Amino acid sequence: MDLTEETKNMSINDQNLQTKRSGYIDWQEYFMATAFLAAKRSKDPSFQVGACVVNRDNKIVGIGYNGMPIGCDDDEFPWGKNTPSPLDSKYLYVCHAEMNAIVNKNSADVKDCIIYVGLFPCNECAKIIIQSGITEVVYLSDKNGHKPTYIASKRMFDAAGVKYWQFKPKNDKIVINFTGIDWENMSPSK
Ligand SMILES: Nc1ccn([C@H]2C[C@H](O)[C@@H](COP(=O)(O)O)O2)c(=O)n1
Ligand SMILES: [Zn+2]
Repeated sequence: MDLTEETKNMSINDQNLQTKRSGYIDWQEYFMATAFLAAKRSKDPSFQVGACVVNRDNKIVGIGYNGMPIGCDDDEFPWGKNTPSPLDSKYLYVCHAEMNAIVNKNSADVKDCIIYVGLFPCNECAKIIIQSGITEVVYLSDKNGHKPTYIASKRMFDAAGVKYWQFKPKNDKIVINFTGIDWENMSPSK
């Protein structure tokens, strides 16, 4: 039996398994989706942000989301915004996603890394990003772009030579379905 004959006798399913799968997510979607997944850990009732730091070999070296510092109980510390005293609002306490992703790094440093983040970094995170050696920022939303805090971030990034650009997703949604794979009937690896 020659090769073409053999191919004819293969099921369509087996034939499909001879070539690379299509429909996989690309690196940028993968890293931004990782940032979005991390955001799901946030306890902030009004805004959940995630960040993912990646090196030039496409290895993830840090992940973070906005949350209270270690030891500051997120049931005890405030989550409000417009409180009479600033001491009773979240702003003086919460660590931003970018800061957490950088300090959570699992590599020696984050020099020349890229940070993927849901929301454009504030001025405080911009300083941390610059000082850590990160050279590229990929963000999804710049909803606060008109505010001085974010204008200051861009001014610092421009001066420090940190590149930033907006991620335009190819997919509106990437669904994770824990029960969506039929493990029993998946083709065994040959
Ligand atoms: N790039 C950013 C921007 C904001 N965050 C965090 C900080 C707060 O938890 C929240 C913003 O609160 P809002 O004033 O929108 O209620 O998002 C961050 O982690 N990274
Ligand atoms: Zn920030």
